[in-house]
Amino acid sequence: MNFLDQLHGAAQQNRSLLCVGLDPEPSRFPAGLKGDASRIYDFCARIVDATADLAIAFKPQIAYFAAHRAETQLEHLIQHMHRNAPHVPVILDAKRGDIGSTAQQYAVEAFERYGADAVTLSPFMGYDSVAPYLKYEGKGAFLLCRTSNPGGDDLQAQRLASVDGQPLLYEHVAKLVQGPWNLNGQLGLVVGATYPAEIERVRQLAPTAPLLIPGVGAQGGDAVATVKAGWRPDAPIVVSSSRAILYASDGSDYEAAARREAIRTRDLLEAAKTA
Ligand SMILES: O=C(O)c1cc(=O)[nH]c(=O)n1[C@@H]1O[C@H](COP(=O)(O)O)[C@@H](O)[C@H]1O
Repeated sequence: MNFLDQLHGAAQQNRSLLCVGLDPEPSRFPAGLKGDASRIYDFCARIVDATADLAIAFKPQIAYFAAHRAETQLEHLIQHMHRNAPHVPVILDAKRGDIGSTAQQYAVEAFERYGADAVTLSPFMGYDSVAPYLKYEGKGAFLLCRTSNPGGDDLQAQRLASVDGQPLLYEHVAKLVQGPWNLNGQLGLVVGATYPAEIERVRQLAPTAPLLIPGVGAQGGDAVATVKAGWRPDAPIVVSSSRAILYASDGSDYEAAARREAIRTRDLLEAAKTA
């Protein structure tokens, strides 16, 4: 099954557009685990189990593991996801971008070492930096387009005088992903929930591309506006929240609190489809 089929299957089975982001910070763990980087796997695996019937995808952020020398825990966590939630695809948030020969190594890391179903990438270095990932049949890749942070505008909103119609840089990325770069049919775009107008613009330019949309929850993005701007019955969106779910409680009830917050967000997103 390719990545888009996996997304479609999880969306149907879990009736969900919600992606659960795994950004583990040991300093924010509940008592008993707090400050202990050797317990990253334990903390995250419990969140996975508490939300496996609620998520369209899981998105571990690689820096939160690598910073604590916890790459082996990340390998085990992704194995745990595939074992305990085989219907939920795993997007490795790595935001890689490098020349082809190095990108080839990053692709091995994402898809062979970690066994991810999809990866986030920066398009800044151009098509040859993306191509090695597309050789992995059925694997997905989301290219940064209009990111959720305020500084995203610094480059992404620059006008490209040399391109037909003089689009903004992020608009050009959207067109490339909808068209010439999408060789394996598994490319998507990252657009921040903090910028619904830009989500709508990206959806116009890339009517069928899957959109990974972080920024609801801790960053304050508008979940309802996000769905209205980006969701179409034939074009998936994957709306990601990390801290608001992971740290819904800092007590021993953290799994139950994470589940409650995931249900709340999942239901909000589902209701917005028909609002
Ligand atoms: O690619 C991403 O996932 C991403 C893109 C973007 O534009 N903004 C963004 O916040 N992210 C990631 O999404 C997660 C957001 O976390 P929360 O703000 O805690 O929900 C972090 O892991 C970010 O690295």
